[in-house]
Amino acid sequence: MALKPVIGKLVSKRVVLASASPRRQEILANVGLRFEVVPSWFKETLEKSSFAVPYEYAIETAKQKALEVANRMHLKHLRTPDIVIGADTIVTVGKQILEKPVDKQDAYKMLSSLSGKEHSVFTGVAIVHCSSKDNRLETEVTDFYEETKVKFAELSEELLWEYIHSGEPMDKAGGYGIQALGGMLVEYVHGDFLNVVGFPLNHFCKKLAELYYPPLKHTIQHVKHDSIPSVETFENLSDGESDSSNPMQHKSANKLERNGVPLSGAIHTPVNSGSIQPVCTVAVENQSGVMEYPAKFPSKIVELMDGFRASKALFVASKLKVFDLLKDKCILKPVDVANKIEASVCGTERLLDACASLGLLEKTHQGYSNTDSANTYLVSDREYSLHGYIIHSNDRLWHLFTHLEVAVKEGTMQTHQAFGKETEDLFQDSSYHSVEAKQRFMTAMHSIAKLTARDVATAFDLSQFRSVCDLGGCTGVLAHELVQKNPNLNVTVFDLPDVIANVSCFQPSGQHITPVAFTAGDFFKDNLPEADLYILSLILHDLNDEKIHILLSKISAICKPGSALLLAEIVLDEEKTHPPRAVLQSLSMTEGKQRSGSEYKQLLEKYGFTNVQIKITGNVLDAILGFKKTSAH
Ligand SMILES: C[S@@+](CC[C@H](N)C(=O)[O-])C[C@H]1O[C@@H](n2cnc3c(N)ncnc32)[C@H](O)[C@@H]1O
Repeated sequence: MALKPVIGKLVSKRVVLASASPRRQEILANVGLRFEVVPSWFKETLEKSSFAVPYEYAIETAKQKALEVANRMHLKHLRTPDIVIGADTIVTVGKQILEKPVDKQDAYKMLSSLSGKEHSVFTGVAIVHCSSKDNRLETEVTDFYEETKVKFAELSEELLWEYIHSGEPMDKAGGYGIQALGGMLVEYVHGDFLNVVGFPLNHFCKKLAELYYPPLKHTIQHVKHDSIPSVETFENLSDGESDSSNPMQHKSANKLERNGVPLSGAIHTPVNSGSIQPVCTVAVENQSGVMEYPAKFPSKIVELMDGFRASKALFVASKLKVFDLLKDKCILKPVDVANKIEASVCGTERLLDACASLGLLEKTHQGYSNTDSANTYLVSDREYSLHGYIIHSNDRLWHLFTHLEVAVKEGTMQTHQAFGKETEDLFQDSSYHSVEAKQRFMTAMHSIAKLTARDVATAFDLSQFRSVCDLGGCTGVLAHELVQKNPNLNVTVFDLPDVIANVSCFQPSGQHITPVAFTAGDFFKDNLPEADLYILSLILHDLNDEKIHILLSKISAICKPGSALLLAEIVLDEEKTHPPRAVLQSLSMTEGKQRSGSEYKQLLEKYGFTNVQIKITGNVLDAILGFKKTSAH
């Protein structure tokens, strides 16, 4: 069986499924996985509103379920499993997250909200690898989610109650089971069916393959799969090309090829016949009678070539507030959008189509509307909106990057060339910068921080600290996240006077918000507020060695033994080629540089910080924590 080698990697391991769901057990048992079932005691009570998007809730719940079982087995049963698998399935309709109904009335409410509508089923999965070191449990978590869209037929009251009285809805997310009677309610399913049943097997196997079969780079041709590919092709899925949207690769057959040559010698036949042709590496005889294989389609390169068009389409649609117009399920025709944004109808229609092709808008015969992710991240007044950073990218970074060639040739930054007399330092030389430019920069920092602050704030246990000073903390997003997670902390944001003067409009409102203090000053020149934990988030990578020396010497001098410094930066791998976002950012940097984990460790140690710990969060920013040496060191 094709899946065996992937599943076979787990044969010698103690695998535990942290779920009582008989459906999940059946799905995994059916593919030959041998595992023990230890249902998790983790209560599904995470605060849903604290997650930006519903699948994050499902992933976090899956992770907590698996970690609870791993810990319990390690501590109570003194048996450390090798792998614990956790999963959580939720149904979302509109903004509502539906889990299992508590009673028949609840089931009725859920099912009637699904009647006649399309909804999403998300399953979050966590694969926790466990080991025991000095009797301590060490875990490494890999997680992912899968989304399937399901549409229900219009359900009559009679049908609804008949189904509820069957008892089937009670232990199922969303109040139905698609594999049994509930299947009769369903008009269509887009995506992985097993995901709706409770476990996304295909995605799970791909993840296992990524974990256990390192990709063979550059040698294997990638093809897009419609359903579970043969196991060899699982090896290749981590390469970006397999995700290509190249239409030529759609719905192609899935046999392994090396250097464009089908290993089996077979010519591919499409799985789904249709007008789109698969990328068949068909040998062609040349004039000398030698079989030649045409070069494979360079989808990754083509994607990069076209990337600037996609970015600019996103920037312009954001700048013209297209996503604001289409928020909250508003559906508009091009002419209505054109009128509202005061643009030509033909230009607007092209822009809307471009956004639809990029997955930012949905297009139906009624008009255009936002996708879920546009509603969450592109509408300008949403909590996790990236609008501010997109405008910053359009108005500032884009211009800077048009001077990249000169920057590379001369080895200098091109801020002056791109922005005339302006200096790079927006807040230091007030006369060159408008209030608007400063506000734009703060909005950009604020929007990125909203997405990164939680991971930074929870990267380490900070309960030993009493006072924190976030140096260059801007609008205070990280500060608020810290007090929310550690209510006993006194947190001060220290930033330049022009920034502090403008922070009020960025502050969260509500009765239960613990206050954060804001202090104006220059961290190079002024005395720093006293604290037992200092934070530098997105500061060091922008500074040259001399400025870093001034700042870190100052922090080191004020830190008492036992106090600490927390850096939040993107940590490069040791070869400095990953993650690409950081490497590309270097191209537009002024005088600073991005660093690897060992470089940050060395830097902190040089200024008297020891026991340096690095946490790669998997989000945009990573965290590095070092403690001021005690005199014994
Ligand atoms: C790149 S932003 C990072 C903002 C925030 N820490 C974050 O992670 O989102 C740099 C911040 O450092 C502040 N800053 C720059 N020079 C400063 C100085 N000399 N003294 C205090 N703050 C400064 C800027 O005003 C800005 O808010």
